[in-house]
Amino acid sequence: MRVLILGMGKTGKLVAEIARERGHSVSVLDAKENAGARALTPPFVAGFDVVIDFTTPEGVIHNMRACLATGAKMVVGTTGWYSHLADMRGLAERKHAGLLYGTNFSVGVQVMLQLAQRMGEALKSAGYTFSIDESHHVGKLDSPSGTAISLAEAVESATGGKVPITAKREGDVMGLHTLNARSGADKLVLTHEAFSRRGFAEGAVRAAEWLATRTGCYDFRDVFAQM
Ligand SMILES: NC(=O)c1ccc[n+]([C@@H]2O[C@H](COP(=O)([O-])OP(=O)(O)OC[C@H]3O[C@@H](n4cnc5c(N)ncnc54)[C@H](O)[C@@H]3O)[C@@H](O)[C@H]2O)c1
Ligand SMILES: O=C(O)C1=N[C@H](C(=O)O)CCC1
Repeated sequence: MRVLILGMGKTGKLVAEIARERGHSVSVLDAKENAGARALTPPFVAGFDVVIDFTTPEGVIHNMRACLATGAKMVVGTTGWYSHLADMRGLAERKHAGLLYGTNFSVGVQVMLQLAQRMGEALKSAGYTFSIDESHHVGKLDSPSGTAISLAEAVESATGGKVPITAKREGDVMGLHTLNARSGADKLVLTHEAFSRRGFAEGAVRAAEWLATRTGCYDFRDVFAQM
């Protein structure tokens, strides 16, 4: 595949490395070549089978508008833009484009989301209260993390109650998420800790391979089992 990667930061660099390892032809753009999505002209975007975005909550909106308007296939790993989801979904559908977004592309977190929903279902009538703690590096722009929001949604879909999230920013933490369920008698804790960004990057490249033959709008958590 011809892959265009937007964002050469901590995660985008690793996505480029893994896409090359998996035999893809890779081009990259960072902020200095693509401010306001200025590089993403229709003829340029048409030269790629799939675009992968790991940029910023603001930059990704310009990038999605430019790419999806051309009918391109786009994997979005960037978080913090979900108030625009309905608009972006509508654009992808009108243009017969492909949009696959995910708050966390690691297999471990995908399984944690399933377990979170199961915890909600199993404990909802037993008097447990739920809470989420997340910690990330100090450079992270969005808070709470996209993963924490997905975890809260998974529990809330089962219990119908709101799940509070506490977010911390410290050092170079690559992603630490804990779901707590507490009753008067005991506590059940589910934790995921990322030791490297490789799990995110591999998931994003596999997502791009999956999307390359499809159109439509997909959340990674609904389709990752097919990859
Ligand atoms: N879904 C996941 O699994 C997952 C995993 C890791 C990170 N993320 C998300 O990915 C995003 C990036 O994270 P990071 O840690 O790599 O950030 P980072 O700050 O290290 O990198 C972001 C890069 O994007 C570049 N950029 C900004 N605007 C751009 C534009 N218009 N075009 C091209 N490049 C542009 C910046 O110059 C920077 O190099 C964040 O939103 C983060 O939450 C998601
Ligand atoms: O480093 C980040 O930024 C991460 N962001 C995602 C999120 O917001 O959940 C996934 C984990 C790493």
